[in-house]
Parts: sequence; structure tokens; C-alpha cells
Amino acid sequence: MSRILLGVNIDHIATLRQARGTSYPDPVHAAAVAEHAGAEGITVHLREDRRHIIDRDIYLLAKTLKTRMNFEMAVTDEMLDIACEVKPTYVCLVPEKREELTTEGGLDVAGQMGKVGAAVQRLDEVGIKVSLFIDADKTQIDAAVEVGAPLIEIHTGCYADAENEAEEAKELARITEMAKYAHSKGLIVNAGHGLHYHNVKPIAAIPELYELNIGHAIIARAAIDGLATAVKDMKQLMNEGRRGE
Ligand SMILES: CC(=O)[C@@H](O)[C@H](O)COP(=O)(O)O
Ligand SMILES: NCC(=O)COP(=O)(O)O
Repeated sequence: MSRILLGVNIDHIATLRQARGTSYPDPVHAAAVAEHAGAEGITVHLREDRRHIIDRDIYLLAKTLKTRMNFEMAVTDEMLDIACEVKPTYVCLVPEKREELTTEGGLDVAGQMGKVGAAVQRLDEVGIKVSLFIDADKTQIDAAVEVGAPLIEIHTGCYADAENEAEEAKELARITEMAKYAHSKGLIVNAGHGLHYHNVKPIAAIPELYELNIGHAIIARAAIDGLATAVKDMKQLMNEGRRGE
């Protein structure tokens, strides 16, 4: 049984900093703590409105991370320019609306193949591995393969936001089926959004999943128990889930 990796999204460390315009808490410090606690990667989302992660964070993390950066961004020329300058290990292309509270759905790759394909090619040319943040949807998976992305990240928001056990089971079944399908097409399959300490194990149990990107729940737990403990506890649950415990 292969390991399931944890990418810690530190966006909401920066949310706390931006709330008062202070220099603390520093996402660069948080990333070092998360890595020391066992995170296999660090995810950061540089949004157009810079509501949390700011450009300074990206450039410093590029110099200081011991694991690797998963740079989440919208498909815009501004972000492509930054990504090609910073050259993170991964770029995850996500949909973005200024008015959204958080990411609301997966990227519509099938509806914009030319734009996404050009972004994938430009990032690939500078050695960046591109992941596409998509819904658990066959059409979107096929489109991801067609545009040449080596990875996808399945949006687990519908699973996390399910209003009852029946809906949660239906969404889990859909994610399970689509992870298997995407893996069969040669994609590296990650997953994330809305995962927390009480819903992560069934997702971690899906054998085709390579990495889970988890942020809000870990940072929220860190406010109570500390970031190192929050990361270690999440990894333990993920490993238990992967072992079927
Ligand atoms: C794409 C995704 O689900 C998250 O990684 C994203 O970062 C959510 O946006 P916020 O971090 O701004 O909530
Ligand atoms: N791509 C998902 C991610 O990085 C973290 O999402 P969340 O756990 O903050 O909802």
C-alpha cells in the first residue's frame, strides 16, 4: 500500500497576518514548522486580490522551503509571469472569483482548452509540473489529459459540504471512481478542499490518491493545539485511513 502525502496549505496563517497588517504570523515560519512536523509539501494560493498570501511570501518560500512548493494560482498572465520567475515544483491552476469566500468549484478545463493548454505548455517549458484543480468529473479528467497536465487535484468540496450521510457517501463514491479513472489515464491524482480531522480518513483510503492538500482545518486546529501537533495529528489520521484502520 503506497503512502499518502500531505501538502499543508498555509494561506490562513497569512489571513491572520493580513487581518491587522502586521508582520506576524509569518507564513515562512509556519511553513518551516509544518515541514519539520512531517508535511511533504507546502501549498500557497496567491490570489489576485492578495487577501492572504502576498508576493513576498512566494519569493521567500521559494528560497527557504526544504520540501517543495505547490503554487496555486488562477490562469492569468500576471500569475504565469510570477510562476515562471519563481519556478515552484508544482503549479496548481485553480478557478478564482474575487467575490468568492473560498474556491467554489473546479477549473473548467473542458470549456477553455486553448487557454489552459497554453498555460500548461508555458509552465512545462520552464520545468514546472502542472496540476489542474478539477471536479470529480470524467469530462474534466479527459480534458486534463488532452491538455497535457501530468497531475490533477480532485476538488473534495462537495464531499466536505455534504449535508447528510447519504450525500457524503455519494460524493465519496464519485471521488473514488474518478480517482481510479484518472489514475488509469496515467495522471498523478491529488485531492483537497474542505478536508478536516473528521472526514479525511475515507479520502486518504482511496489507493489511487498521491497527496492531499489540506489547509483551513489544520490552521484552525493550530490555533488551539499548535501547528506541529495539528500537522502530526492530520498525518496520523491520513496514515490510518490509508491502512484502512
Ligand atoms: C483550491 C483550494 O481549494 C484551496 O487550495 C484554495 O486555496 C482555497 O482558497 P482560500 O485558501 O482562499 O480559501
Ligand atoms: N487545494 C486545497 C487546499 O490547498 C486546501 O484547501 P482547504 O483545506 O483550505 O479547504
